[in-house]
Amino acid sequence: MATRIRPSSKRCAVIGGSGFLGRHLVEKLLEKGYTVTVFDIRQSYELPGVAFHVGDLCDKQALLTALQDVSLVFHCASPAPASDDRALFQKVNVDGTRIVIQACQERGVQKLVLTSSASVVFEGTDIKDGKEELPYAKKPIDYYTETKIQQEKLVLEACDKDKGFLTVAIRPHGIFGPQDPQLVPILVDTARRGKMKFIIGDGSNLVDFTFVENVVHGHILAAEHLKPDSPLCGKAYHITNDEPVRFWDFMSQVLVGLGYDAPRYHLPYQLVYGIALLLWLVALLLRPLVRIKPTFTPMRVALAGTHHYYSCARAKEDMGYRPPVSLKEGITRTVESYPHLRKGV
Ligand SMILES: NC(=O)C1=CN([C@@H]2O[C@H](COP(=O)(O)OP(=O)(O)OC[C@H]3O[C@@H](n4cnc5c(N)ncnc54)[C@H](O)[C@@H]3O)[C@@H](O)[C@H]2O)C=CC1
Ligand SMILES: CC(C)=CCC[C@@H](C)[C@H]1CC[C@H]2C3=C(CC[C@]12C)[C@@]1(C)CCC(=O)C[C@@H]1CC3
Repeated sequence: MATRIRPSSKRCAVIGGSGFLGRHLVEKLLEKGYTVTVFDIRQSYELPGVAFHVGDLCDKQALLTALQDVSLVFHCASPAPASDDRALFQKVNVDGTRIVIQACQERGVQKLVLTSSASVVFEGTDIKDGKEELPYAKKPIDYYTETKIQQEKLVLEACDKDKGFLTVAIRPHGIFGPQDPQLVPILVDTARRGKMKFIIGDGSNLVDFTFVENVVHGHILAAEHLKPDSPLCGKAYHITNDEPVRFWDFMSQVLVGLGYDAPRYHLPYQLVYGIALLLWLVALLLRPLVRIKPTFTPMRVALAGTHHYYSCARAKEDMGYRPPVSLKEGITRTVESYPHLRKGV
């Protein structure tokens, strides 16, 4: 009788593996002896031993080809939040994730680890030491977050021990580190345009910024602890640096590290939020004629002026998570990785 040979548990695929988090994840997986396939709409680098499949995750056939003999899938693909394209978020994060789940099931993949986001519970008001039990945001702060909620629900609901298909979601927050195309570049661009002089609110709001290697560590731990009898099945986990920091202290440390001045003057939060809302409405009304991308969106102002930090106690308890890299070390390594963004260069 022919027996079906299960693919090795060290054969994995990273969907979105050409991105910032994806690439760090691929490098660590290789270091740990995994065989890695990358599936992405673009190929942003080459690495010996990594098979690249360039394709759209909405294309089931392309996914089925890439997932042949794969037993573990990391899904960390998403359009960038800044794209603000509702139809694209719906197509990739929701419809596309349904296709990822189907393709995994058809290919006999045993484990699916989704990169979700801690923002799925954030509504623009303070969250202090937020636990995973917090309800999903009823009024998500943007379309990106709205579709990340639907995506997470789809993946967690697909967990089926009887069918041997296990799923888990990792919720990182404020990922930073070398090669990040968003956080440091946005910050430096804002500073170079002379707009980083102001602190929104009193500057005491605490947030999580999480070093990318810690986020990677959380993903791999989750994959390795995801077993039919483990508590991880169908659950979401916050992965943070476990060191909440004042949003404006973090910004200042990165800016000063790169030779720019730290912001000094305070502006009332409600005033800035109101202006950002007005600008957003104007941009929306003018969209048929001209596409304006304001720096100060309501979402960014909310992120910059409120508390939003999360407890990672559940990840500590269920998978022995501890952040390997401290915030101080993470900031130093990040600043050193951007010599071209230093002031005057
Ligand atoms: N960067 C952050 O601070 C946070 C990120 N996340 C999540 O982490 C994940 C990774 O984020 P980053 O690495 O920062 O983003 P990124 O933009 O650097 O990487 C995303 C990758 O997905 C790929 N992709 C997009 N659409 C695709 C499609 N239709 N088919 C195949 N590939 C596609 C992109 O080409 C890109 O390489 C995302 O799911 C994001 O929602 C969650 C919380 C915080
Ligand atoms: C903790 C967390 C979820 C961070 C997310 C990363 C980005 C949303 C931030 C990275 C750079 C930030 C930034 C601002 C808002 C939030 C970010 C885009 C401002 C636009 C806030 C208002 C300012 O004064 C300028 C800031 C530039 C950097």
